[in-house]
Amino acid sequence: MEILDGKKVSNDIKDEIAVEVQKMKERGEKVPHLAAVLVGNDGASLTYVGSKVRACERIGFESTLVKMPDTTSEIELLAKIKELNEDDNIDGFIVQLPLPPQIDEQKILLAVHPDKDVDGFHPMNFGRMALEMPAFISATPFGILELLERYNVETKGKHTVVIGRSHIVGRPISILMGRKGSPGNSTVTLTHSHTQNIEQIIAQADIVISALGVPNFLKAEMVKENAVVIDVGITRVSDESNPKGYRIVGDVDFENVSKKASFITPVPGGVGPMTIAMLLKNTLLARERHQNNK
Ligand SMILES: Nc1nc2c(c(=O)[nH]1)N[C@@H](CN(C=O)c1ccc(C(=O)N[C@@H](CCC(=O)O)C(=O)O)cc1)CN2
Repeated sequence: MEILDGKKVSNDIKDEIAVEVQKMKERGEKVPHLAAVLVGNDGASLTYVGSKVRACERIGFESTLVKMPDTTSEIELLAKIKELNEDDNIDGFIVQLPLPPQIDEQKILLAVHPDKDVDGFHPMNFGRMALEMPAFISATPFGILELLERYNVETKGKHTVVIGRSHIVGRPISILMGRKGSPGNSTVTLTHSHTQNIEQIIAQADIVISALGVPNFLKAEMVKENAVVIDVGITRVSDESNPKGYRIVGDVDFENVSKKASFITPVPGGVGPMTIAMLLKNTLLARERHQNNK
């Protein structure tokens, strides 16, 4: 069994991007600038945007963190998005999810200009991705592809079973794994809460991608011998013995599933850190596109 080490690979990617940024500086070009909008005080979201801003500092990107109160109205957030769309200094921006209940997420994602949509959530980018056209691919699925590629995991002709159909992970990764090229060319089954005989389907999978958010859902007896197991779950469970007061638990019973798997991602340290690295990669791409369109 080999661990797909997202922490290590994400650090490698950040180092590679830092080299590109250095070259941009030497050519006298403007460095990439990422903005992140955080509405409210959700603890996990604060951690993630904090990591995004620190990662920008580390690799030499400029960054702007826009914090808005949890009472922010949809109109106020749309006005901020308009401002960021029109700000030539900003190459790409994200609106951290989830949003407070008074804000319609779909309206917000539609308002982000597709050229600045480094999260790849706008239907224009999602559609282009599905049609195998150049697009911003959302960071978590993009990170899964990158991990599979860097560890030379064969996906061609394999049966991939995706568990969970969220717009951020399950649905896009199910499309990406079935696209032409490598990683891809696999036969995909997208399962969800209404899927019948889900255990029989998972048992047939060469590659299982679990994006359910249910701790320890995937047990050893459910997976085929030598399956590739990708765990996208990141649930916080309270833990008094941990200084943070919680620990992160994945969808996969790692201790037992790892004994059967050929490759497996750990949690923490698997897909999560890749999300940040691929967001930075998308921001670099956005900068390069803006530079070339001048
Ligand atoms: N606008 C967006 N919102 C959200 C996204 C996103 O891609 N764009 N994804 C998730 C949250 N997320 C990034 O925003 C994210 C999740 C997890 C990690 C990560 O590194 N996890 C670590 C554990 C970190 C911890 O201690 O909590 C790991 O798995 O090792 C990074 C980013 C939802 N919202």
